Amino acid sequence: MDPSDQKIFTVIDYVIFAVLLAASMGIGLYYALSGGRQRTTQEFLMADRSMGCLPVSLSLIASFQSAVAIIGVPAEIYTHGTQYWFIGCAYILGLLIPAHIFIPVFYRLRVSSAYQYLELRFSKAVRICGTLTFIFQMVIYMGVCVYTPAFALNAVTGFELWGTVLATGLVCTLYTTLGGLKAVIWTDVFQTVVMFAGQLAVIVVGVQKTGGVADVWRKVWEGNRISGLDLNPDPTERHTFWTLGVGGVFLMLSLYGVNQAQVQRYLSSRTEKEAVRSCYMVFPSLQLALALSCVMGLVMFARYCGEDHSDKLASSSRDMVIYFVMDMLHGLPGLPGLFIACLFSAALSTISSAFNSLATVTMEDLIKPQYPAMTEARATLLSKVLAMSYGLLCLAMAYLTHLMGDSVLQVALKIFGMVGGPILGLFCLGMFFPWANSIGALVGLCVGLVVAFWLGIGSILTRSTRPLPLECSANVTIAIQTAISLFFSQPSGLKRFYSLSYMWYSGFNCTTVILIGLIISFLTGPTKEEDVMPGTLYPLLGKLFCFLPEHLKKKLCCVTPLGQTVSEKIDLIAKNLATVLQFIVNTSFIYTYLTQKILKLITTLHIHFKIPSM
Ligand SMILES: CC(C)(CO)[C@@H](O)C(=O)NCCC(=O)O
Ligand code: NA
Repeated sequence: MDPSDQKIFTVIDYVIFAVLLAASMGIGLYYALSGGRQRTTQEFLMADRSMGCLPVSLSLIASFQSAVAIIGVPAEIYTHGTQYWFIGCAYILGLLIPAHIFIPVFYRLRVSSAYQYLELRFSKAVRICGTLTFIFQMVIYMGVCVYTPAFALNAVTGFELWGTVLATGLVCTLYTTLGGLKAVIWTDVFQTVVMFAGQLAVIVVGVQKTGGVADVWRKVWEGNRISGLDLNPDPTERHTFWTLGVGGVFLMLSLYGVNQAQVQRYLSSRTEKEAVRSCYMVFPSLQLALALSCVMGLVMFARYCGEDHSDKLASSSRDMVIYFVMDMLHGLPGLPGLFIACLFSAALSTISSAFNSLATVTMEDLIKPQYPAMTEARATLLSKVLAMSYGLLCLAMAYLTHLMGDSVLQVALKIFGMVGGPILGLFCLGMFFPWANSIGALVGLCVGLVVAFWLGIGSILTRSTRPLPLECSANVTIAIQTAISLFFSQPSGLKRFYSLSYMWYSGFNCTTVILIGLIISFLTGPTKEEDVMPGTLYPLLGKLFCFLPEHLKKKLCCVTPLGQTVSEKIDLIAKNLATVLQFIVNTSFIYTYLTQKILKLITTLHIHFKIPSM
């Protein structure tokens, strides 16, 4: 039964993988040759600001759902039970807040990049620091995204490692460079569907091979894999309701509220309403994505509970997921290929968003302000060159991820919370606190990043006992390592600080930036509300303290609304309520329908396969 003993991949599997790459290329070519043929930066970077809500919402999911999540979530559920599933609670506020606070502010300012906001609100220096921080974060993230699936697949099945990395990296670079944001969004739509199909195939076949839904349920129940709500308030507990449901909101805000990849999609929408609607539509699909990966982990547990697989090729729980998938799907021609297509769809859709958003911020925030007289044709050409360069840089980053070894994957994911949190803090400081000035923002961001890295590196060094796998110049490495460990091996107080759950990173780092930013702003002379550019503030404090008397409210907090009259506001609230209701009805309908279909399919398959084998 060991999938490594036999040929898992048939010609048809390779064909399916090739079709995925070819179809993505085709979409890129189509948008290179149709419409305005990508001759303006408005089209190349902003999709002509003409997108509808359906493609935008699917693209929003695809941006931050990479193979890291497709492999990582089932592994997490397999080893630690379903507690992680409660992150679904964070999706509610994590999407409502972007829809009703961040989208209106960005959309009405008609910015092209989220960082343009920082210059309007603070100063050019804050904008550049924000941009550089974002570039740092995304460049590391894209290397991990392209390397992870190739590495895991190679470890278990021997699927060519560097060939896959090169093929995905180059194909993605090509269609992103040729077709611009329109191609990125429409390939995301296609790739999201493939992603769901691949996971569904594993679940359906897995349930069938494990003995049916009832059997799976009995095994995971007896194996204690169904976790109840853990209300332990300890912030060092990795996954509890608080870390996932509250800390997760900050993670979601840093991804769906202020990350350029997502902000760019909101801004590419036809209207503001369409952008808000697409954000709402992320909710059911993201829940579905989470449910699929969690159920996959449960089926995997039902399959292997009690069995010892440490002798097999699967050395880590991540490899175990791939092992499980191949164990389920081999002998069913086409399905292993579908799962590989699923993994690489997840990776492609994430790195294409990274290339395009990186090209946008580099162009809009770093180059255009220096050369305001640049012609449109030249700016577009330069944007394409930038998208391509980031694509090639991604390959280099994949190689760097490889050099640093397996444990660095975890490090890279932590950097996500370590860098995303301070950026979120910077935007919150600007939008919600009228007194914040640009010195406060700069110092806040720097202190926030330093504390974030101190915490992140401290936690990695105090937790992992394995030395860093660097072979060259061993003496120097050991000396540096000893010095670092001496610096970080402090008594229990700091140890406790280092063991803060990684789910709190975004929230903690965001709060540091806001607090330091406010303290410095008050020390250096707070900004007066009337000096702040109109439209850059959101009256959060005014709304939170709505019970205070009017004059106190005016004095304490910004209460200027985003240029709306009362009747317009009531109108908007009513419309939003209608949209919410509509989506709740639609979603429950779709869920019921899908559940029925899936159960029916499973039952049919079950009868179909079970009878002959008895
Ligand atoms: C965005 C969430 C938290 C949504 O569940 C998840 O997809 C995630 O942690 N994504 C980041 C890791 C990745 O998939 O690349
Ligand atoms: Na993705």
